[in-house]
Amino acid sequence: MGPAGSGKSTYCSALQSHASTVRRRIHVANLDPAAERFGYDCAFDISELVTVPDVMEELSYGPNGGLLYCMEYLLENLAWLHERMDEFGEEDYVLLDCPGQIELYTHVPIMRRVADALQGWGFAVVGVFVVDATFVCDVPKFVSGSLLSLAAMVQMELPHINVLSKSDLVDAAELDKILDIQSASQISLETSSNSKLNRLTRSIMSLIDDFSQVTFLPMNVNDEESLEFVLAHADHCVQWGEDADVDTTAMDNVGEDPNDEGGGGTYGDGE
Ligand SMILES: Nc1nc2c(ncn2[C@@H]2O[C@H](COP(=O)(O)OP(=O)(O)OP(=O)(O)O)[C@@H](O)[C@H]2O)c(=O)[nH]1
Ligand SMILES: [Mg+2]
Repeated sequence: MGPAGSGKSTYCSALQSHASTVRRRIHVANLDPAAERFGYDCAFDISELVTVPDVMEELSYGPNGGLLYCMEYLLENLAWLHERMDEFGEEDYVLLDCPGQIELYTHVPIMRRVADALQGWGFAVVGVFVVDATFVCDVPKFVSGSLLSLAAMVQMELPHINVLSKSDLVDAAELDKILDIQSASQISLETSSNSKLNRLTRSIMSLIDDFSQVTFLPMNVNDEESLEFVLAHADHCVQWGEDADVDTTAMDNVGEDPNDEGGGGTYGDGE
């Protein structure tokens, strides 16, 4: 989830290719009816059901109304989604690349109902909210990014993580500074001479604090360690891998067959 252009699809493709480097498989499916090209291997695509250009042409809607219509159409046809999701196995890990219209997560209950349906079908779901790091690199912007994320958190009622995309485009020291002030008590050190604005900012940050931890995980798509860090947080939220059977064959067979690479847990090497 996340605002338009924040890097949701890039997150999906980066995690899919990162997973393949650690011998793990991540499926990605597209739920954005406006998307036409994907940088990932797409397991299924909402365009099988409905697309924004078709709705715009047939119903004379604009792009935003068209997208809302498509998502409402998806809600009316959840059986399609259920059928497509049912094709995955019990251990499969799936990313759903969602549209970039922020209202879908914060104002209208459309994505909430999609998430509820997924949970009802037995899927463990984590909401990954992607925010562009270049939009949160000063205090007022950080507060507004936090509020956006908080609104999605409250509306979606899912285990939730916030990912700061495009971290490679901002100064690392600046980003660290922003990530370090995720506490209302430190805000006063960071704000300007406008005392009224300072008080407002502090109050909003206290509110965010009270809702407990709107924290952001910086993600650099070019850095495997950073991708692993984000993936580990998402895994933790869905408790992925916790029920995995640990294959101890390799340990049992130590010294018996030097060519046997043995097995690993579901995580693959080094985990
Ligand atoms: N440098 C850099 N560019 C990024 C990163 N993530 C996304 N971009 C660029 O930002 C633009 C938008 O990225 P997308 O992944 O399409 O964003 P999106 O959230 O899926 O966009 P919509 O689906 O249209 O809402 C593209 O040009 C990406 O190449 C990143 O981590 N670093
Ligand atoms: Mg996208």
